[in-house]
Amino acid sequence: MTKKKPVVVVTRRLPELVETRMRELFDARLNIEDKPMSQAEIVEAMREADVIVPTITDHINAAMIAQAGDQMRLIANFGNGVDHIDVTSALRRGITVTNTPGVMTEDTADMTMALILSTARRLVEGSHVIPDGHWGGWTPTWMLGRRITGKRLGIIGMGRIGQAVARRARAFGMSIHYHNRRRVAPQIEESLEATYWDSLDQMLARMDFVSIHCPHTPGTYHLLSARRLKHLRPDAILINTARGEVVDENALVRMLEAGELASAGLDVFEHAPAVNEKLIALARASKVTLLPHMGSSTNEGRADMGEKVIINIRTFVDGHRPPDRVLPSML
Ligand SMILES: O=CC(=O)O
Repeated sequence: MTKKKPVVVVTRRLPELVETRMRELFDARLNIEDKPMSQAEIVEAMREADVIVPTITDHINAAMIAQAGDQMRLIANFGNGVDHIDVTSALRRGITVTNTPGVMTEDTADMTMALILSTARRLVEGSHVIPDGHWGGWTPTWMLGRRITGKRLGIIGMGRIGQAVARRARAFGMSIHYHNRRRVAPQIEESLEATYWDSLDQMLARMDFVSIHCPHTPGTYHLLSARRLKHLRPDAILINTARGEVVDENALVRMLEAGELASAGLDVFEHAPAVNEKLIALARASKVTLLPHMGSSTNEGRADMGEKVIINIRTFVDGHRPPDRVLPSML
């Protein structure tokens, strides 16, 4: 007798190849219209499905998890961050949670570098000059930006992505500094010629650029609080491709408006997809660069994420431990 295929509910459209494979392997309920599911619809899905595949914009809280059917054993997240899922409640109910680490590391690091370059060298502002008909030719004193080479980059969170950013930044001649919960292995520090700062406050006070690469957890919420942001030098640039909640966004806006911080390159926002009007005004005035959460947006990355989701579901359904389980120690 053939085994019944598991019912897998997918909350958003995924790359076509991933959906095709899911259709072959599972009783896949795909969201072809790509309409975001309401919380009630997600609860409904969790009552019926064996597996749900949410993405990072689907908030799954304890009350929703409490209503899941007993057959629902796996939340296979399409994405790395899991701060939108109450993982503790899921684990308590015996529901396994998996994510897709590792496959978006290089893409996110590339985007971080792009933000460093675009804020320092005024790329977005410059790219409008010719289409807007404002170019009168080269002059010695116009559109001057900041040199990257020789500058200090402070990395908050020296995991996979932080290290990938450090490798790139070193190739650009930057000196690498970092703060992390735990110091990384000496051979990693050596290969990156990275300086470890036990005190985040002290590191912030010395950096030309600061880039955030830690996850959003209860422990990192507003890690860059109003008080801490004040340690940054007025000519510093802050880059965030991690999660908006790690920074007190109102405090950041106040500092940018007051000229207490030179610029920011942001791919993530505290209340995404809502973006603070004042930040938008600063972007219009070319004081900051804002991107709509594009850090991992490559065709290759999204296909790899889909492949990871499929492997996690397959191994789980076959009775094995899926490779990308989210463990309590990661929260
Ligand atoms: O931000 C993207 C992700 O967490 O996958």
